[in-house]
Formats: sequence, C-alpha cells, structure tokens
Amino acid sequence: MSFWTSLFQRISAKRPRPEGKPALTVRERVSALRNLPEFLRLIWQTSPSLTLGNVALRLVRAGLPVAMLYVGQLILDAVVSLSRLPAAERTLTPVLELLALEFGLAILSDALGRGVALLDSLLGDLFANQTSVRLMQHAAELDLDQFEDSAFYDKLERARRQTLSRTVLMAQVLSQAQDFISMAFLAVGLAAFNPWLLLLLLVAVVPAFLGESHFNERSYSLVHGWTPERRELDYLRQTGASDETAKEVKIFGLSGFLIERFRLLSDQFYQQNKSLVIRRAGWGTFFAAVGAAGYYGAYVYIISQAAAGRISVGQLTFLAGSFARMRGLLEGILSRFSSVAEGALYLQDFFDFFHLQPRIRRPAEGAAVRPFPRPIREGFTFEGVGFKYRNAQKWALRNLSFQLRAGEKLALVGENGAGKTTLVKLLARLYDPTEGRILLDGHDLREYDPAELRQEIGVIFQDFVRFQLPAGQNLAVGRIEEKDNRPRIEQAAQQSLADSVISKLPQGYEQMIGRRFNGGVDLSGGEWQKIALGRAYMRDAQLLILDEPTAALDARAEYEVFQRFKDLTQGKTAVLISHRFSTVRMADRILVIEHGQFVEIGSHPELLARGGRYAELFRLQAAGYQ
Ligand SMILES: Nc1ncnc2c1ncn2[C@@H]1O[C@H](COP(=O)(O)OP(=O)(O)OP(=O)(O)O)[C@@H](O)[C@H]1O
Repeated sequence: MSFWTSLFQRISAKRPRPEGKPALTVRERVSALRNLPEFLRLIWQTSPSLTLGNVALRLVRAGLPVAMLYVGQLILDAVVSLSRLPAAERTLTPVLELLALEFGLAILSDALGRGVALLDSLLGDLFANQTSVRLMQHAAELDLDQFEDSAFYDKLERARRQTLSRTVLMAQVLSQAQDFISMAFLAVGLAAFNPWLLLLLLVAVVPAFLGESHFNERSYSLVHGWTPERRELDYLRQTGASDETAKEVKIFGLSGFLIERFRLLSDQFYQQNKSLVIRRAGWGTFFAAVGAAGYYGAYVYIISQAAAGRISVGQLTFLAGSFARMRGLLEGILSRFSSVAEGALYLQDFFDFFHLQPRIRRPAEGAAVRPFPRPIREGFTFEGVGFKYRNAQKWALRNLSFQLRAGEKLALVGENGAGKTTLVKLLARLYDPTEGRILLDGHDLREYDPAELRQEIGVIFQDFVRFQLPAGQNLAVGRIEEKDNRPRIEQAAQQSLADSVISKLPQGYEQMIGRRFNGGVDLSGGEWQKIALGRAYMRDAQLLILDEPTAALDARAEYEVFQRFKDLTQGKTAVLISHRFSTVRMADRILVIEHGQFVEIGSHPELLARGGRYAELFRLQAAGYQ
C-alpha cells in the first residue's frame, strides 16, 4: 500500500458520513468537469464584450510576474556591477531606468488586477441575474405535479442556492487559465536553470492538492446530502417568523416546538460540518509545511549555486523569486482545480434542473395543433377518467364519465376529498388523466395547445393566491396584459362586488394589499374573496370555474354574487364547486361525486325527485336551517 493511499485512508477513517448518502466517486467528480464548456458558453452569452475584455486583461496580466522578476534580476546585477566600478565611472542612470520600468510594471499590474476584478464583478452580477431569470422561466414551464415532488424541490433548491457560487466559479475558471499562462512563462526560466527544480515544486504542492480535493468532495457530499434538511430549516425559519403564520404560531404556542426542531437539525449539521472543517484545517497545516520544506530545499540549492559563483546575485533572486511565485501559483491552480471540480458538481444540479422537461406541453413539432374552438360547440366529455396523484396510493378520481355541455352551468357536489378540485385541475390541464380521456368538442384535450386552453379557462381556486400587490393589480392578475386598463379593472370589481371593498381603502385601486410591504392594508377573508372573484371577470374565458368562490362571503353577498354570476356568464360554460346548496341549486345541472366516483347528475328538481345522494345531502343541510 502506497504512502498516499494509507494517508488518505487515515484521513477518511473518522469522517462522519451522512446516513445513506454515499460519497461521490472520483469518476463522478471528473465527469462533472464536462459541465464547464456549457458553463463557459453561458458566460459568453451573458456578455461577449465583458468576457472578451476580461480575457484580454488577464492575458496581459499573466505575463507580468515573469517580466517583473526579470527586471528585478537586471536591477540587482546592474547594482552589483556598478559597485565594482571605480567611483568616478559610476552612474545611476541605467539602474534608475530599470527601476522606472519596474515601477511602471507594478502600476500596470495593479491597474490590470483592478480591471479584472471590476469585469469579474460586472459579469458575475449579470450572469447571476440572467440565470435567476432563466430559473424562473424554466420553473414556470414545468408541470404542477413536478412541484409536488420533493426530489424536484431539492433540485430546484440546489440550483437556486448556488447562484453566488456560480459567479465565484466563473472568476475561478478564468483565473485558472491566467495562472496557467503565468506558470508557463516562469517554468521556462526555471527549467532553463535546472529542470529538477520543477519536479521539486510538484512534490511540494501535489499533496496539498490531493488533500484539498478530498475535503472538497466531503464537503459537497455533506451539503448535497443535507439538502432536504436545509430546506426544512428554511421552512422552520420562515414558519417561525412570518406574517402569514404569526397568528397561529402565537395562538397554538408553537414557537418552542419550531425552535426545538430547528435547533436539533441545525446542531446536527453544525457538528458534522465542524468535524470536517477541523480535520481540513489540521491537514491543511501539515500540507502547507510540506510545501514550505520543498521551497526551502530549492532555496538552499540556488544559494549554494550562487555561493559557488555559478550564477549571479540577480539570477539568484530571479530563480528564488520564480520558485516562490510558481509555488504560489501552482498551489492556487491545484486548490482552485478542486474547487472548480466542486463547482462543476454543483453545476450538475443546475443543468439537471434545466433538463427537467414538462410533460404537458404543446403537441410535438409536426403534429397538428388543434385550434381552440371559438365558440365551444359541444362541450367537454369525460370518458372513463381516472387520476392518481404522484406518489399517492389511492385514486383521486376513477371511472368518471359525464358531459359538461357548452353553455351550461354545472355544479359539483361531494364531501371533502371527493375529488372536485382534482376534476377541475384536469379540465385546466394542470394534470393529465392517468387513465381515460377528456374530450373538447370531440377531440382529446391533449391535441390542443395547453397555453391556449388556459387562456380560454378562468379558474378561481379555493386557495387562491393573496398577492402582495396594489388592489388594482390584484384584480388584474386575472388578465395581466390589462393591468393598465383601469376601466376594465373597475368593471370587474363592480361585477364581483370588490368595488365596495376597494372604495373603502385609503388609496383605492393603488392601495397596497397585504402586510408584507410598507403601507400595506390587510383584508378580511370575504373581502379577499371578492377581489379574487374579480379576477374571473377580468378574463375573457369561455369556461369559468369557481371552486368554492363564496365560502367566506356573508349570506347577502353570496346571494348577490350568484344573481350577477348567472347574467355575467350568459352563453359561457361554468363549473361551480360549493358546499352550500343555496348556491348549488342555481346551476343547470349538478354532478355528485363520492370517493372520486360518479354518483349522479341532473337538475336540482330532478335529483330531489330521484331521492338519491343529492336529495339526502340537501335535506341534511336544509334541516340545519329549520
Ligand atoms: N397534490 C396532491 N397530492 C396528493 N394527493 C392529493 C393532492 N391534492 C389532493 N389530493 C387527494 O386527492 C383527493 C381529492 O382531493 P380534492 O382536492 O380533489 O377534493 P375536493 O373534493 O376538492 O375536497 P374539498 O371539498 O375538501 O375541497 C383527496 O383524497 C386528497 O387527499
């Protein structure tokens, strides 16, 4: 067993491995480097001019160390030969000229260094902004069920978290190239004097590199393995202190529970990371000592050559300086190499995220995309539709067949968890059925462009989003292109009764809603619901879906909303989900589902006359009012 193998086995012996999270193999690390060309292409695309400028400055700067050392050698040799001349013949002019040259090089080096740092930071900021935008764009294209998958969330999280280190990686890759060129210049000088010095240099530096890369790999494995827990930590931090949760956290006295869990997890991570950084520091010191020993060995050799008169004093400083400089550069290159490899591993997460593809998308190129019917002629037909959520054991819907006729108002009735919201999500193609199919005017929904379909559908979900935006924009999210069309927004507000809410706000339509931002005003549940309903009226949709749109409204508001709803949706198809039979009975037909299965369909009088499940539920609720 070689010395290094046994050394690394010892380093590895006590390391804590996160449960079930295997370390990455060397092959995985090396293969992660394949991500670099793509990464460099992205940097180039960010700004070709900044990238070019950066590379040009770095190229010039790469030549400076050897030039400065060489001028230093000339200065010393000139001074020594000057000191040997008779006093009358001594003139400082050549030395001063050389000094002026070195001064100029020093100024140039500093200016180039600052220029490079400036371009790095500008390019890094631009790159970070553009990748954040790309992340948001790509996330917006993905399917809803991908968001419900925790492995997906971990990927997204890692891709997001690494924004900063990607900009560091960019600077590192560029510095790497620059230092390689500097090294090549210096190596020529050193090798001309004695090639063995180059070998000594490698012996001094390579162990440190191996140690560095080993610990980088451990650190990546630890952080990678801890992604779900770190996500949980973020969640706990957010839940423990946010305006949305403060009310319940206080009432239920949850802060102790949340803090305890946070403390436990963060402590575990701290302990594992601590032992890693301590071992890293210890081994780092050892390898630095090996490096220093190599340097002093070379120094002794060079001095002995100077003492024997084989080289001049100027050459001595040039060689000693070159050796020290090369050691620094090589150490930099090697340790950066391992962090570049580590960065490339994180890039893998980043690219993995971008390789995720939505399944619900426009029909493939070449396949005919069916234009959305305007107006819808027959309606939607469910044919033996079944749906199972990702990772769920049971079916949310099964064997569901019925027709939603064009222009009809259909109410969905069923107990909690019966599958009503799921049905609506299938209509909007947030998911595709697991079995069976949904037809629109006789053709499978999958033949239409999902973006066009969603334009023609307006859905207000029971858990609608309370956007922290001004009142007008909060309504306009129903049709964001119209966010500046005040008359249209006001009309939608009147239709949904939100106008009475907005007129009471100090700044009317400009009033920021929600407490997150300065000057924001919060609304009651029913007031929020009126705003959300307004979004439905902002849309020019042919199919309107309201999922418990009035649950938080008072009795008078609910009555009014539905009186208007019938008029306002004249000629349009609508689906209503409600647990209130006073609302449900206004629908043309009512579909009753239970445990995801079809039970019955018909108008209110028909279903009452039939005396089935609907009649039973209706009487149950009516009895409560007597
Ligand atoms: N994202 C999801 N992932 C896994 N299961 C889900 C998801 N959403 C809903 N379910 C399950 O699917 C079933 C149907 O849920 P759905 O939300 O469609 O019911 P619902 O009839 O709208 O209920 P409610 O009246 O309470 O709103 C339930 O058993 C529910 O637990």
